[in-house]
Amino acid sequence: MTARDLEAEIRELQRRIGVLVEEAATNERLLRRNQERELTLLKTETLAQLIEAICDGLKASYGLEAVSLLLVDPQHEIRHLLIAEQLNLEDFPGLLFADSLIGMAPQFNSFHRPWLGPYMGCDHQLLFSGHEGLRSVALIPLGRQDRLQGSLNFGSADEKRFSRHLATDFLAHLGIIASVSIESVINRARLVRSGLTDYLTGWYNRRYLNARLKEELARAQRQNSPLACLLIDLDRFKSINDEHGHLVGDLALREAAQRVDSQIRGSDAAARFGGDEFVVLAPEATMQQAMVLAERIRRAVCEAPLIVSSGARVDMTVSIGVAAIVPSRGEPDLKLAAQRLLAQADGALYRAKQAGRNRVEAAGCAA
Ligand SMILES: Nc1nc2c(ncn2[C@@H]2O[C@H](COP(=O)(O)OP(=O)(O)OP(=O)(O)O)[C@@H](O)[C@H]2O)c(=O)[nH]1
Repeated sequence: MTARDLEAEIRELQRRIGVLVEEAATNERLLRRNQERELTLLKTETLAQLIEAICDGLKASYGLEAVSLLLVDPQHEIRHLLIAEQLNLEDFPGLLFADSLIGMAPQFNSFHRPWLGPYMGCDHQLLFSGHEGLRSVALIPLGRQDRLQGSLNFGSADEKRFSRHLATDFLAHLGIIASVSIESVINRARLVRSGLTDYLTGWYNRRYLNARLKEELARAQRQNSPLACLLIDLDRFKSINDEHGHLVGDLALREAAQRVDSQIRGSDAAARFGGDEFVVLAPEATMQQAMVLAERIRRAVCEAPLIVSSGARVDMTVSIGVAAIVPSRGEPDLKLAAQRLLAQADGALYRAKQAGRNRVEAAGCAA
């Protein structure tokens, strides 16, 4: 080999090394960016943040035309948790729910690894509704320990972006990270909610009611609208416990809660305030409207006895104190206004009890 040949070979080797170094640097950059995206998902604390990070964040950072997140939610639990977080589901068109993955796309019939391939309207339109011009898709299973909790779906206008022969390891890894993040924020949301709900009736508890009352007062103040408060107490509940036992007492509490619930609107807030005491907040209800509602509730509770499995018949009645307020714009302390509203309802409840129970009494309107 001549010296010139040797020099040419060295130059060629140097060129190849240069290409390899550049590839390694590009891979490292990509790896670092992927790690950053995955960390963003893992760091989210609420369901709302996570859904935004997935649906909007991944779409922007991967430069995709569409991203959807399909969650299996047969008991509607995730939806309830999201609503409890005050999230408006309509703000996230990419967020989809189903009782099962089957039927949502044929690829889900046997779904253990990410599926990459051409977009087909007949197969994938449920996952990307409202998106046009998609040419290729990646469907990534979400779930751990053989339990599918949903799928993360990427849609691209580039037909080569997701093709069948591409490696799927990176997407499978992203799926695992997304699954862990989803599980973690759902558990966190469950914990928060369990601190705000009553185990016996499933209703919100006093802590939640106090927070909600302040929010509703602030809203009523902004809109210059009334807010009514109904304080509902079972009559002679102690004697139900004494006569039939504590378990039947629990059943009566649950039944009474359901009968109250059947009379109120979705925008009303209801909570178990204490032992046999419930509160209903009715936004935008005047005293007159609240009295009509309270009378409906009173009748619904007493109209039929509760028949328990032993055949025993438990008659239930409630007394209700009603108060309403239109918080003035000048009202500086909504905490005080909340206390005043509850105290007025409590005063009216006391009068209902004194007057013989199974009746509704109104407090004087507060300014
Ligand atoms: N079974 C059951 N009983 C409860 C629960 N929480 C509180 N109680 C009972 O509910 C009863 C409430 O009694 P009070 O509200 O003081 O009085 P009352 O017998 O309802 O009579 P009035 O309110 O004056 O009509 C008490 O005996 C409590 O022990 C519960 O979760 N389950």
